[in-house]
Amino acid sequence: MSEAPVVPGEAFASASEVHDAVARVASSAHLAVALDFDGVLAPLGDDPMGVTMAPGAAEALTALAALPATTLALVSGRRLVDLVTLASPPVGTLLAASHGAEHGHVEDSGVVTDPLDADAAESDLLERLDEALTAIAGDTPGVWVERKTFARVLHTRTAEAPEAAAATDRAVEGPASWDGVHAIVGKSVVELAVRSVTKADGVAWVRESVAARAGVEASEVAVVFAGDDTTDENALLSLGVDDLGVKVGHGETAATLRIADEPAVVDLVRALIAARA
Ligand SMILES: O=P(O)(O)OC[C@H]1O[C@H](O[C@H]2O[C@H](CO)[C@@H](O)[C@H](O)[C@H]2O)[C@H](O)[C@@H](O)[C@@H]1O
Repeated sequence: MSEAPVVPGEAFASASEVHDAVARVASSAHLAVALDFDGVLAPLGDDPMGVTMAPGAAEALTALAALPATTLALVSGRRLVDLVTLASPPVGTLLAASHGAEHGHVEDSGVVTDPLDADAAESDLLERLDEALTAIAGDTPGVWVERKTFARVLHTRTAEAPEAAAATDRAVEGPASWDGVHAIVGKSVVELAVRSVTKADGVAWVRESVAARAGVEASEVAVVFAGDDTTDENALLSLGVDDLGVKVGHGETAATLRIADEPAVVDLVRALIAARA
């Protein structure tokens, strides 16, 4: 299932390249379309709970989720509860939140989650991370700490650039290096997690869930995954030759297709619907 990483140029795919890539993967008998949230479905903003999905995204996701043998999944670094609040995912959606540490799905009756809490050792480590990151935030205007189930996140988006860089360095050189801490530096965030879970785990769970429901082998499920940040590269690296990895925006990537932004993601989903219908 491993695909050699490629580093495409920074040029975005042409319409015909997108069409060909979509046509190839859409011919699979079982398809999972796994999408990151921030920077893919919703443009980035200063307030994480103040963002909204791109125009047309909700309608496109609903139409995709209604297709036969086609499963929509959201694979996000967000807490599951926040992801559900912001995305209002349609019935049938699989949810891999906290990078894949939290699982859920949407039924007619609502969202079903597999409730998970940090254990005692993880809670202790989260408390120490909280103290360390709160101290950094307290010294730096515009820097604040987000509290998630298995992580603490230092947000620097609203700080001046030199202060944001200094706060990031302090977090990386300090608590990020502690035993048991798994650090991810993303877009204006330093995420310090107490569980070693990446979006590759989230995508693997999606593939296995779709296969189990369809009664087929996981290898028979093709996956489209789209992401915009460094945290998405583990998932892109985990894809196989029958899958499709999509990079949204600029930056080094293992994806085989690069598109510009959130409206281009909506167009990609519409193209998948057309090819699958
Ligand atoms: O995996 P994702 O769905 O892309 O989530 C990754 C992180 O998203 C959030 O932070 C990012 O979006 C914020 C709102 O636009 C922005 O202010 C921040 O700078 C971005 O890094 C979220 O707050 C994090 O917990 C997620 O891990």
